Amino acid sequence: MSVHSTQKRLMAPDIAAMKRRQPIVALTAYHAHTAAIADRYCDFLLVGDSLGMVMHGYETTVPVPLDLMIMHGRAVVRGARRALVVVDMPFGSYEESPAVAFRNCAKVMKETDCGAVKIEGGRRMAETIRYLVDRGIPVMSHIGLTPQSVNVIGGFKAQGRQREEWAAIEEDARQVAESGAFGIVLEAITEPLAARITASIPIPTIGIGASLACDGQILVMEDMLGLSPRVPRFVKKFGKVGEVIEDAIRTYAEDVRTRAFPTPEHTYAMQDGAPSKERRAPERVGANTGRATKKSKTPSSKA
Ligand SMILES: Nc1nc(=O)c2c([nH]1)NC[C@@H]1CN(c3ccc(C(=O)N[C@@H](CCC(=O)O)C(=O)O)cc3)CN21
Ligand SMILES: CC(C)C(=O)C(=O)O
Ligand SMILES: [Mg+2]
Repeated sequence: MSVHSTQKRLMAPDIAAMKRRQPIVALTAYHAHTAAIADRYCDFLLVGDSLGMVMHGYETTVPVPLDLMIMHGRAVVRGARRALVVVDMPFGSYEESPAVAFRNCAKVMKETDCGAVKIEGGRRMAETIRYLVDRGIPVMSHIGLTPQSVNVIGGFKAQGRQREEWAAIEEDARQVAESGAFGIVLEAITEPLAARITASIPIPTIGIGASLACDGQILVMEDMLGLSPRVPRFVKKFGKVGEVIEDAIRTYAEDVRTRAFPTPEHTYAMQDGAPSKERRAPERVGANTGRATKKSKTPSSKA
């Protein structure tokens, strides 16, 4: 443990060791301030490539560039101090060969200081996972619905809803675990399949739309906050952040239009304390300290 902090940052093996001991709590995070809040409650934070859709308005995760993952990855690592930060490798940055994957994953780890990366794909990525782990890169796997393959699948569709599909997905899980992945995201699969996989592999399963049978859960933060306008069916909204934001912005707009904002409290005074002749509200003159006030508890006047 560092002499400078009382709490050590979790590492990939700490997450792996939580299997069957305690449920693993995870959320996506894309920026520093939300990462700092989620850090107090989550075991790991995923800088998901879903940020391309949520933050940048892309229709899928396919166009997300590596540099964007690095920018947001840095922000989340700066914001979080206890949680493991896992960065999603974007489409096109790791599939070509183990060597290309290593080069790009190493770049992400060096430039963000994250603790692990995540790559989509089961059996087809087994060799790459082994190659990365052998060279010092902790890898989280992601199987079931793999959104980077949306153009092959034909939509964001749940997987394993037919019994015949199970064997292939179970084999994906077995091989990525065998290859040294420290955890595995199961996305949009049915409960019996998630239960079979969770019981049969030694690494934790993190479900998103994959039932209670998993060792942990993850959601896209904006979805569970109630900020995303449209969400997948597996999302539970734990907040109404969209409404909170809209209320604040509506009130701000009203206050600007009615000239209720800014008040002297939100305005710089002259250093000599000389009162301004023009717009000073009479009841605030006596309260002038000659300094700008940093912060107000009331965000706006009541309409
Ligand atoms: N904001 C957000 N949240 C997510 O969970 C998320 C993203 N974005 N972007 C990347 C992927 C896409 N995800 C999704 C999106 C939709 C469904 C979904 O519920 N699909 C429906 C109908 C799909 C269809 O048939 O076209 C389903 O019943 O499976 C699942 C996962 C999950 N990921
Ligand atoms: C939803 C999680 C698992 C993800 O891959 C993402 O946010 O990109
Ligand atoms: Mg992703």
